[in-house]
Amino acid sequence: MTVILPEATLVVLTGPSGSGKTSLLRQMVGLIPAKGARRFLEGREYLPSDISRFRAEVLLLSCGAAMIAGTIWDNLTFVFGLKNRGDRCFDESRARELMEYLGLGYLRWSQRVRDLSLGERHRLALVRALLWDPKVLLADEPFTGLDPESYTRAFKLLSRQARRPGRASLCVIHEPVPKGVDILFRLESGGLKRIF
Ligand SMILES: Nc1ncnc2c1ncn2[C@@H]1O[C@H](COP(=O)(O)OP(=O)(O)OP(=O)(O)O)[C@@H](O)[C@H]1O
Repeated sequence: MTVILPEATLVVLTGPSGSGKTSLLRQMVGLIPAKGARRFLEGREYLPSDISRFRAEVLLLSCGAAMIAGTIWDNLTFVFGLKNRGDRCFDESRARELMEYLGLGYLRWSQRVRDLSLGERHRLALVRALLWDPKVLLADEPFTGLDPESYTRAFKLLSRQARRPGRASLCVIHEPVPKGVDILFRLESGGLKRIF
């Protein structure tokens, strides 16, 4: 199976529960083995020995919004301190702006993430991913637990990010798929099928 994400494109992957959407995303970033898998970004091949650099540019936003123990501040900033992550810097005013836009303006940096609701955690994880600004954002059901207003806003942010030059996004969403998607794939027992 070959998955190609064209630049400045929002690609959505849908399919029945258990069809393998999450597994596919995890294989793409090498979190689960995929025999013979080859990974290319902007024409360059990333070998398994260089997987951490690949993951810095092809970021997986996991379903369930994986967070580290600690505060909101810890969760937003820790990735910027990791090795092999390029020269990105944490932008606090942009973080505040995104939090406000996603309806999280009432939260304080010092609040513990363990006290947040699932919907708040999902929005926080999206803020973190957007601050990181990866070349490719793989988002696994990023809107789970969001109310309609938050869903619309989160989808708008994700679409905007995906369509920037030099960027792209592959987003797993359960049907119905919202309007404004560039490419839609469906994964089912017969394999990966392009719907449009
Ligand atoms: N760690 C694992 N070990 C064993 N089997 C797994 C593991 N993770 C997933 N599976 C199995 O692989 C299949 C595909 O799971 P996957 O989570 O990729 O599906 P999905 O399409 O993302 O489902 P959903 O829409 O319910 O999230 C399922 O049958 C699942 O039980």
